[in-house]
Amino acid sequence: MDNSLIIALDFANGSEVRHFLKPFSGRQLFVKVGMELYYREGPSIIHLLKESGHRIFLDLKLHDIPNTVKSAMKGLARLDCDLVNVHAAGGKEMMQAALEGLEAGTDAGRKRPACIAVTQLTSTSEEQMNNEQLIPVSLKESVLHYASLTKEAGLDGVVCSAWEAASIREKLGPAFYTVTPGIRMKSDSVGDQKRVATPEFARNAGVTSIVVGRSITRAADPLKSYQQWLESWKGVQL
Ligand SMILES: O=c1ccn([C@@H]2O[C@H](COP(=O)(O)O)[C@@H](O)[C@H]2O)c(=O)[nH]1
Repeated sequence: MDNSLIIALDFANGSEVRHFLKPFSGRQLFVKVGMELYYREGPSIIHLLKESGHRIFLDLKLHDIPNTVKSAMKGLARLDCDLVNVHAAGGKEMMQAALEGLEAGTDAGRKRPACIAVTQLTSTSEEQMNNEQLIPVSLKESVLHYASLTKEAGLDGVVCSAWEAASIREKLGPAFYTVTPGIRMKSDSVGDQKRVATPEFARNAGVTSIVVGRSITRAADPLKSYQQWLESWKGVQL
């Protein structure tokens, strides 16, 4: 998990994924499968990626009543992904239920997938959070509150922006994962993200892993772009 660069495979279907992955043949990547791809392809896309030896973050952001989340996680555990997630806004009881489901669905002797919780989406600004969610505190306070709740529930870490990662690390310790999307090179377009940061900033903030989607998947040469991203993230010439 530590220092991973996770590629968000936000593609419409499996054949687009296969086309994207062709130049990466022989490399074992850490990839993220989100709603767009999973809702289209279902478990078969996970099997395909696992056959090639890739590590998988299944980013379905579960958010429902505890009983439903528990049962859903029991089913997802059977896919044997490395990382899954929920929304912290679902509450402590729901997060504990997610873990119970994962443990119940993991075969004896195997490690359950790590489970993290989304604090505030990286596409959310403080203004939006105050006015639309009616949360009357700073965005950082809200993220830190959700992160503490997530740790109390026994989960392994959070999804947050790189801007909150150092405070979370300071408060909850370095073993608690901070997985950060919204990462952009200075020249990249920001798109719908609000709380963006460069890979260098994320590294200096002590982030556990970064998630990069469009900057790599929509690049003219995705393999070259991935290598440049790896160098910026690791801070060394590879
Ligand atoms: O707070 C969040 C949680 C998840 N994401 C996901 O990460 C990627 C980011 O893609 P980019 O193209 O690099 O913006 C995407 O799959 C989101 O669903 C997030 O951005 N923020």
